[in-house]
Amino acid sequence: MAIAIQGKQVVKRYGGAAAVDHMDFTFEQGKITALLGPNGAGKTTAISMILGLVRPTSGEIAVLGEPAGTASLRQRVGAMMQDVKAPDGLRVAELLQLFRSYYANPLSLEQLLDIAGLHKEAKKRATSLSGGQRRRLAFAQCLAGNPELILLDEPTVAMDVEARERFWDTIRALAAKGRTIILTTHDLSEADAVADHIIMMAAGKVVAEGTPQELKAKSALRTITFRTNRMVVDEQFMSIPGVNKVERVGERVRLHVHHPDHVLTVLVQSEWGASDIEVTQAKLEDAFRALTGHKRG
Ligand SMILES: Nc1ncnc2c1ncn2[C@@H]1O[C@H](COP(=O)(O)OP(=O)(O)OP(=O)(O)O)[C@@H](O)[C@H]1O
Repeated sequence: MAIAIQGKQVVKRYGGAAAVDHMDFTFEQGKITALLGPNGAGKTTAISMILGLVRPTSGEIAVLGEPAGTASLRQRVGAMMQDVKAPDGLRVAELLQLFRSYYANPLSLEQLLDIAGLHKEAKKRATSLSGGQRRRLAFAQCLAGNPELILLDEPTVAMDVEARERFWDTIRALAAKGRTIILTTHDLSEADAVADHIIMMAAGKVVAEGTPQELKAKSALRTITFRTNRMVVDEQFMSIPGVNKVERVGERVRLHVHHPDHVLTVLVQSEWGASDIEVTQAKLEDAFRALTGHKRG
């Protein structure tokens, strides 16, 4: 495995509070890694330090074999941060040409307009684009220098379904060509679908990492949904070892369980007449909640 980024004992303090707290991290080359965590977990701070926009209070970060933030790295790295404002007055094509001019080996204007899906808007002022179009333009700006490493902070916010699909197709194609992709998102189903590797953060630390499959297995949560032919109160279900939540879904009961085999045995042997039984695997969201103690990304 080739390592694109390595951080050792990285700390960033703002005043007394640590936004990133003794974090060790490794990002593999050619992989799509999603950084997940609740608001304030330290994701943007971690990305900003990798980019050299923010200096760590202590610790070390090596990016593509160089210390983070060197001038030569800027030629090799592309970033799409949150809330990027387009400069006043410039048209879409002019802005992309300006970004191309910063790099030794840029992609062509045609390629960038293709990536953004903004051929028709090439002559429009960048400030007149819609929110989703501006995100697509920011993505093309990020790829202007044909970067080896691509960092994306909540890239798909404001993109419609079609733009998202196109975006992920481009990202997958870039990873297939050996580019390293790091992104943050609050859309856990999206992270589940596209990431090769997930790092979950909470309070400035890594709380879990692995493939989406590994993380879902780690939380070991399943749901069992069924009908009963008699009235059974929640307390009776809660008394089964391994059940940690009871929900009612219309006329059906849904149990959130840790040991489905055991719970199923109890259900089937009970006198409750459980039927129409359905067992589903945990979603990444369940793993996220179990591992970070928060409800949403
Ligand atoms: N420039 C700053 N000055 C002071 N505190 C900051 C600064 N930037 C971030 N913080 C604090 O550091 C912590 C981590 O913030 P950060 O933006 O990295 O979190 P995040 O995981 O990206 O959150 P979100 O999901 O909301 O984008 C927060 O408590 C935030 O208030």
